[in-house]
Amino acid sequence: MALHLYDTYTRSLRELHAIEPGRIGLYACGPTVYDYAHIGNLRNYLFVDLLRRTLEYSGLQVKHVMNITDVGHLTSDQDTGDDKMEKGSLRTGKSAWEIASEYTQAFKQDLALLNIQEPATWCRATDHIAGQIEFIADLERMGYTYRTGDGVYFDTSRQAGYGYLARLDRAGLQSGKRVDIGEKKQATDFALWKFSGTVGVRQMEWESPWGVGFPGWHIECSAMSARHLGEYFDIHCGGEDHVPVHHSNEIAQSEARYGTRAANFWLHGAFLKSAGGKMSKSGGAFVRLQTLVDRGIDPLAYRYLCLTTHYRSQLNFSDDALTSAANGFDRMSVLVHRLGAPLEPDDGYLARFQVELNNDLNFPRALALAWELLKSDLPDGVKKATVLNFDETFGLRLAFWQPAVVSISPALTELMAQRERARNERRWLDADRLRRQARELGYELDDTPQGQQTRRI
Ligand SMILES: Nc1ncnc2c1ncn2[C@@H]1O[C@H](COP(=O)(O)OP(=O)(O)OP(=O)(O)O)[C@@H](O)[C@H]1O
Ligand SMILES: [Zn+2]
Repeated sequence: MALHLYDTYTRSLRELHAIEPGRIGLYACGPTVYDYAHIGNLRNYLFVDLLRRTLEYSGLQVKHVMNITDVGHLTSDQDTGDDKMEKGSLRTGKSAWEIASEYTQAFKQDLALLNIQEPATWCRATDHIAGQIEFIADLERMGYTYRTGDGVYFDTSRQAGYGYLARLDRAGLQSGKRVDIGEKKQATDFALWKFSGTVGVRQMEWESPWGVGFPGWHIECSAMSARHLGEYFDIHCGGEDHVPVHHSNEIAQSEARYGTRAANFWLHGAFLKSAGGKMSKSGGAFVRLQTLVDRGIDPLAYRYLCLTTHYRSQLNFSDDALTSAANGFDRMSVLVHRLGAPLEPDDGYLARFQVELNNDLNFPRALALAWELLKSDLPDGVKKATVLNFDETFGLRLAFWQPAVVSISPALTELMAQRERARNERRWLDADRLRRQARELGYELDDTPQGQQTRRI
């Protein structure tokens, strides 16, 4: 079976045929840089990375484009509420431009820690304002827009197929509407351009044919994907929350302007959930990658955890799940390390591996296959070459693992220093308490003639 991917648009598993033979244009909706990313956001980019690695592993050349949303993403999908960037600026006391730059850097660091390959092209919404204005002007010329007191809106009643991606019940939405839609004609209509005056003093605003203001979030992605990948490209990705609004609206814009649904395939990654539901910045549980690093967890253990669940299934995040992934990752790294020098990979395993990837990126099964391989009777050098081949897509850096490399977080280092002092001062109760705290971080502290040694639990 050739590479098949689940396309949300058709709700089916379809064989991927590159529009231009051998090349794939891939657009992934990027982060809104008003805060740090949480590990739920990062799960989405891990999914995109696994997709890209699979495409490249299958011999395709990928042009990977990711945007940075640094303006226009409002707190409500109804086009009301604040711009998340302006709100982030208030929260931090820094300018919207400063936080955009800082959180973009932090995001890129997270990607690096997770061994996620950077896109070939990064594009910032604020660098593409002219293209967005042109897009809106075209939509206006074609009769798809109307103005209200607070902006220019897309008139979804102009498209019979609006919302097909989400199989939206438009009539139901309209008649059952409880939300105040203000001056919008339909609940599903969405802002293309918002006027500054209606939302107080803004830091990010531009002149336009309709007045000073800023673009809507959906037009950003349509304008940037078309600019960098063309009017119709191969794959568009995002999180599952993008289906009913953001991506439905991107498709509406592209259909209106170009007569295409923007991308041949629409792929969506499922949520990471925590005890309280979807992990989110506004919700209670907001776990950053740095939070894990501070607990002494290798970021690649989180990558391993994400490999254990298919990208279209929700993943429940818990300490237990993370610990068992960290153990699995450790065991695999050690085993692979001990295999010595690689020989030639085993063709049978390579073929079975490709079957799993081709089946809509079935990484949980591909990982299980790696374990089967490691436990098999094949010669060590063959196992090593085969598993390192698999790791081109896993991205676990198995070839680089070294026993000496135990990354000790600042929190653990501080705890060990305190315990060293407590022991020197013969405060045994304190020393025991600090050892218990180290266990909570996932480490056992052993007292040896050379001093304290750490060991993962
Ligand atoms: N809990 C989650 N699990 C997986 N993906 C998520 C989760 N929350 C958001 N995403 C995805 O992360 C990507 C980046 O989203 P963005 O930076 O705009 O954050 P967001 O959607 O505002 O997050 P939040 O809802 O937490 O505020 C999007 O593709 C979004 O679908
Ligand atoms: Zn987008």
